[in-house]
Formats: sequence, C-alpha cells, structure tokens
Amino acid sequence: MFTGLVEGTARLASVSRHAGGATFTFEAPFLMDDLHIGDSIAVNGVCLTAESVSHGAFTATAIPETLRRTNLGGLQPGERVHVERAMRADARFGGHIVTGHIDGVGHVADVYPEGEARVLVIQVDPSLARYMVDKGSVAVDGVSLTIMRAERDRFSVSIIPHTQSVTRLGEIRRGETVNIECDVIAKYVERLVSYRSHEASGGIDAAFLARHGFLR
Ligand SMILES: Cc1nc2c(=O)[nH]c(=O)nc-2n(C[C@H](O)[C@H](O)[C@H](O)CO)c1C
Repeated sequence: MFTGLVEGTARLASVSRHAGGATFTFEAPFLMDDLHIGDSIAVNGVCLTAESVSHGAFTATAIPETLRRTNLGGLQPGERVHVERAMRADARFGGHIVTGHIDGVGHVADVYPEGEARVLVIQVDPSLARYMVDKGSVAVDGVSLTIMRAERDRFSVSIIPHTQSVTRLGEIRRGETVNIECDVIAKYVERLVSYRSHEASGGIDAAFLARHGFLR
C-alpha cells in the first residue's frame, strides 16, 4: 500500500524485453538506504517488486498484462519515473490510500498555467471518470492529487510548485499517457451499493453472480 506522496524520480537505465514481459533497471540512489529484494515499490503508480538492488539501482519486471494496461510498456532508457516505497505503519499518512493497481491510462489533453500552479486536463474513459468527484482523490502516475473538476470523460488537477519540483508533472506535455488509479473507496462504495440495491429487489441468483463476475 502507498500514499501517493512520491519520493522522487528514478531514471530508467535499461530495459530488457522478453516473453515474460519486461525487466527494467532503474537508477534511484536516494532509495538505497531502505530498499531490499522483495520489497514493493510503486513505479509511475504501478506496484512492482524489487528483484535485485545494488549500486544505486534496482530491477523489477512487469508482466505483459501490466505492460498493456499501463504506460510502463512505452518507457525508453533515459526517461524518468515516479517512485514510492511502500507506506510505513509508523509514519504520517499524507496523500490518500493508493494500492498500486492501475485502473487504466489517461491522456494529457491540455496543460495551462494558473498563478503558480500548472493545470493538467486529463482525458479518461467514462468508466474511470465515474469514480471521480470534485475535491476527491486520484493518483496520476502514482502522484496523489486533488481533483479540481470531474467531468464525464476528463478531469483537471492543479499541480502546486512543490509537486512540480519533485515529480515529472512540472514538465509533462499534452499528448503524454499517464497511469490512473481511481480512489479505492469509491470502487468499494459502488460495489456495496450495487449489492444492496440487488438484495432489496430479490436476492442473489446465477444471473446476478454472472453479472458481477463470479460465474462465467
Ligand atoms: C492530496 C494532494 N493533492 C495535491 C494536488 O492537488 N496538487 C499537487 O500538486 N499536489 C498534491 N499533493 C501532493 C503531491 O502528492 C506530492 O507533492 C507529490 O506526491 C510528491 O511527494 C497531494 C498530497
């Protein structure tokens, strides 16, 4: 589990693509004081496992499904990614609950300045946008952000100077693809409400289970 307070950016040193997916080597010397083989680490918001850690770098593998559903598949050596180690139980919990499971990608549709901030307008599928509300939470490439405005197929966020300086969101351009994790609380609420309304109208049968993915 993560908070969306990313710790900084790591540089992709190399990538090896193979039948099992892609194995990335990221340079991140600032993580080395407490990163061990087997630890979870969020890379652009995607929860991966550190497979080796040495000389200021770690390696992690993304399976084909992860490459299809996130922006990791398009990464090229030299690019920078957001990194965050798993949250500690004894630390302050800034940001919001981020699981590292990406719901889909969004596309940066517009970028414009507003005072000291940088507003990003991000286009997403309505199936993702439905979990967003004004002043709610969203993780964009792993960065916990407050939604300024939520619409049917897009939302906007305002990037404050601190976030611009410690993440890539200060330099991101129109057309780039970003990983989106919707607020997990919204997803649980939707699921519970759909069960409740079904129970009110007659209980659980085979058709109900199939509709909700429990039967094929
Ligand atoms: C909730 C939240 N909202 C915003 C926001 O709307 N705009 C912004 O620029 N930064 C926000 N942050 C802080 C970032 O998550 C934090 O600066 C980065 O993850 C780097 O640690 C947070 C935690």
